[in-house]
Amino acid sequence: MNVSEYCILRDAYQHFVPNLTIGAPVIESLRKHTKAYLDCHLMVTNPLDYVEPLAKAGASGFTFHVETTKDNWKELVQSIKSQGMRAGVALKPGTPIGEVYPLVEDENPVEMVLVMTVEPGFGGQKFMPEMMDKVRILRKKYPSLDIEVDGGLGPSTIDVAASAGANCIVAGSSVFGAPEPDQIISLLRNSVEQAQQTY
Ligand SMILES: O=C(CO)[C@@H](O)[C@H](O)COP(=O)(O)O
Repeated sequence: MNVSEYCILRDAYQHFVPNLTIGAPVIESLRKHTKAYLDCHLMVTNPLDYVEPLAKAGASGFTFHVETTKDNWKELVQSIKSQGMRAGVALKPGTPIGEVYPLVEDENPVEMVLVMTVEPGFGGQKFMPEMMDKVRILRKKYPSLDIEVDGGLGPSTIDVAASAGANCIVAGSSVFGAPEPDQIISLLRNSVEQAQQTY
């Protein structure tokens, strides 16, 4: 994925994590004003229920948690793609990386893996550098896979994430808390683009 075309939209519902943020109506409203890639991370226990509403609302990517889909992920991935969205799978810090291999190696694979670098649920948490082992393993195993990181990303943590192999960056506090958000976005983007030349 070309990072310059990439835009993030976080999407959490009140199941898998305790707080509630953005739902399909917000995506529908945004879609009227942008052609940007709207990347939706479903922190829910029942992701299949949200595929159709999010697709209709104009979501571009649909990322579910591997911890919620022990036996129905094939049906879920099929449903996401058939509704015209890209499929991604996320994993919490305590979940072993091997849990996502079957989803990446399937004949109908997910197109992105989201490595959580904080416990999902809240912005403003501290980046967990030990999660970079997961990113390095994924990048080595799957050179062209989109690998996303989420949690505590900003100027002080981007280089370690980018050099480990992350190419999709979720950044909340560092961007929205900055006096000049566009400068932070450029810094994050430049770090990823430079690191991409090394792998
Ligand atoms: O949603 C979560 C965790 O579930 C956050 O990680 C945000 O998506 C990013 O926020 P910052 O960590 O950048 O403040």
